[in-house]
Amino acid sequence: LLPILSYPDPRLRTIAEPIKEVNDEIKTLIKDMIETMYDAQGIGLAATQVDRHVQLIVMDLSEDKSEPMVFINPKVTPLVEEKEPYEEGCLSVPDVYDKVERPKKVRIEALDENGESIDKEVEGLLAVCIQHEMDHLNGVIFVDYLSRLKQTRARDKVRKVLKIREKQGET
Ligand SMILES: O=C(O)C[C@@H](Cc1ccccc1)[C@H](O)SCc1ccccc1
Ligand SMILES: [Zn+2]
Repeated sequence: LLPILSYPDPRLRTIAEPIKEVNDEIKTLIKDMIETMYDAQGIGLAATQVDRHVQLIVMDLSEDKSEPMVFINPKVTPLVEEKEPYEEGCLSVPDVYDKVERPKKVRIEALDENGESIDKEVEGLLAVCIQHEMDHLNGVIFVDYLSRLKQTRARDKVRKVLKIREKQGET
């Protein structure tokens, strides 16, 4: 399992580099990220969150964690002006949930783990999640869209959750 960086860790603000070659190191990272995402009960995970600054996202929206998706060097383009609110969470900002508005329908262009091209138009949770993950690769966290007050509360909340997890770790 890979450790997930917690807000407001400055490393989460790093801009990820494009992946030049899907070599064994990247293939191992993909496997480790998928395992880490499942363990953390996430439906998406960006490499930035595990302190690896390459343009790589893994996602799995299936109920039984059986359909992992891999996006390498992804490009996301809004297809409509219309935005839709969604109650977002983030594995890097534990126990914080709040509404974020994002374009309802987007186009995803990327490579998959075999270097094959992906080019599809998505909406719904898939569109929300890919935009949330793309933000991570650009050093953006969903709390950045919230008020200053909510950002302060988020920082305090994460500090508390991490203390409790430390204690649990000790027992
Ligand atoms: O931290 C991450 O990037 C994983 C995110 C992905 C996500 C954020 C907002 C909306 C959808 C997905 C979540 O922590 S995964 C946990 C989760 C599961 C179902 C619905 C919302 C959030
Ligand atoms: Zn996140």
